[in-house]
Amino acid sequence: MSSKVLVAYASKMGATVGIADAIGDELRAHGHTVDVLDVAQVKDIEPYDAVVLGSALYMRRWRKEAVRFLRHNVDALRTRQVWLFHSGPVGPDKDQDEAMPAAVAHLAREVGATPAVTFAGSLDPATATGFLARRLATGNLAGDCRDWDKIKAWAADISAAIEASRRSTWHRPTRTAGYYLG
Ligand SMILES: Cc1cc2nc3c(=O)[nH]c(=O)nc-3n(C[C@H](O)[C@H](O)[C@H](O)COP(=O)(O)O)c2cc1C
Repeated sequence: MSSKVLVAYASKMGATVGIADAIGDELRAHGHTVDVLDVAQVKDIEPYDAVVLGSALYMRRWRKEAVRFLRHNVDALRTRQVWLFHSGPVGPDKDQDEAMPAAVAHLAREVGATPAVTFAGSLDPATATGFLARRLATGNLAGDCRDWDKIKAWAADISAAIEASRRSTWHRPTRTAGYYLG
């Protein structure tokens, strides 16, 4: 049976959108029904069984719309499986794990999510916006470091976790059955 999964992203220059799309494609390939949405466009998470949320990192922070989404949906997220990722490192440090910003770490604990996984990002001179980004995109940080195999493997793990949780729910005896059995 397929689960309905929301993959929500917060991106400034597009790299995180590509990561979210790849996660969505992999989950669909495993039979899930998936919406991949800009987090700012998400109105309601009630229809979803599980949520994947990712943000680009800027100056070690998440985009504010992603933090706002976590904060506004703490209660609903607590009753769902939630996975977090951030996209950032480029250039020589592309394989380095980034710590979650303190506010995000606090909210992740509130909703019962494991720490965010780090995916390498992309800094493209063609799409860099803002003085600093354009400047950085001319140096050794420029380039697309996104690791599609790592991203797909993570999405496949998410699919396995969703399926495992569904199986354990099916096999749990219901209270009604217990009453009948005395
Ligand atoms: C001004 C600026 C600041 C950045 N700060 C960080 C950072 O603190 N940590 C990090 O891992 N990556 C950082 N990056 C790299 C971006 O996170 C990376 O390019 C990311 O893939 C951008 O995602 P987006 O295209 O979805 O906005 C920074 C990039 C720029 C231009």
